[in-house]
Amino acid sequence: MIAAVMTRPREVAPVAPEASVEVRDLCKVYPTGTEALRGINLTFPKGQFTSLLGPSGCGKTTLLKIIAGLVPATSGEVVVNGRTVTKPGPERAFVFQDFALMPWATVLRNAAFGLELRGVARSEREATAKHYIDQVGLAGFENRYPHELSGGMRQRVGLARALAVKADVLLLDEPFSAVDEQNRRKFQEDLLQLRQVENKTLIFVTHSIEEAVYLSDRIVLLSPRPGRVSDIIEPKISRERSPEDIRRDPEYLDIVEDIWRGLRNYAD
Ligand SMILES: Nc1ncnc2c1ncn2[C@@H]1O[C@H](COP(=O)(O)OP(=O)(O)OP(=O)(O)O)[C@@H](O)[C@H]1O
Repeated sequence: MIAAVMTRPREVAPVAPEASVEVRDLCKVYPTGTEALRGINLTFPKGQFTSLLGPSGCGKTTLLKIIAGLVPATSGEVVVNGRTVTKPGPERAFVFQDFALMPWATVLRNAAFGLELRGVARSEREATAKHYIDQVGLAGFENRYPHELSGGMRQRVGLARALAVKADVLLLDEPFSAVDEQNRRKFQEDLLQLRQVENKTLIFVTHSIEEAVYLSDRIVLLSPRPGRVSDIIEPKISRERSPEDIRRDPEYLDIVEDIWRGLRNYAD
C-alpha cells in the first residue's frame, strides 16, 4: 500500500525532540548577486530519508552544502543535534557527485581518508574502512586504485568513506548521476538496506522523481530560484514487495505523476 500525504510547509520549524537537522529561515545570496535560497524552514527527522527535488538551479546543492558547513548561509541557521553549524563536523558526511576519490590512493586508503584527516591511528582506521568496504560489497578490492574500478564501484568507495566516519547525517549530492541504470538500481537497494541497518539521517539531492518516490520517507519540493519550500510529500511505501512490484504499483505511479505535474508547471 502506498499513500501520499501532502502537507503544507510550516511557517516556523519547531525544535522537535527527534529532529536531527533543523534549517531555520535560511537565505543564501552568492557574492555574484545570485539569490539561491529564500526563507527555508525544514526539519529533517532522525533516521529518515529525505530527498530534495526541484527544477535545475533552484538551490538543492547549495542547501546541502550549507547543511554540510561547506558554504556559509547569508542569514538564518542550520542546527544539527542541537548545535548551530559553522563548519564541517564529524556528525555530517558529504558524498560528492564525483565521489572525490584520490586517484593515487588505494580503495582502502580512500575509504579511510576521512579518519586519516581526523588523526585516527592507521590500524584502527584501516580496520574500520575495511568493515565498510565489505558492507558496500567491495571486499577483495582494497588494494585496487580508482581507475581500476567501474563508476558504480567508485561510488561505493565514496559511500564507504562517508560511512567510515560514522556520521549520523549523510548528505548525498546526486550520487547516482555518474553510473548506469543497472548500478543505480542496485545502489538504491543498498542504500535502503544501509539505512535500516545503520539508522542514519539521509538527505539526498536528486533530479529523478521516480528515485525520490522510491527511496524517500519525505520529499521536499523546492520552487524555482530563489528556492523556497513549495511542498513536502510523504510517499508511504510498504517495502514488503519486490522493487519491481513497487515500481508497477498504480499508487506509486500516481505519486510520481503528481510530482511531475507540479514540476512541469515550473518548466512551462
Ligand atoms: N559558488 C557559486 N557562486 C555563484 N553562484 C552560484 C554558486 N554556486 C551555485 N550558484 C548559483 O546558485 C543557483 C543554485 O545553484 P545550485 O547548484 O545550488 O542549484 P541546484 O538546484 O543544485 O541545480 P542543479 O539541479 O542544476 O544541479 C544557481 O543559479 C547557480 O548558478
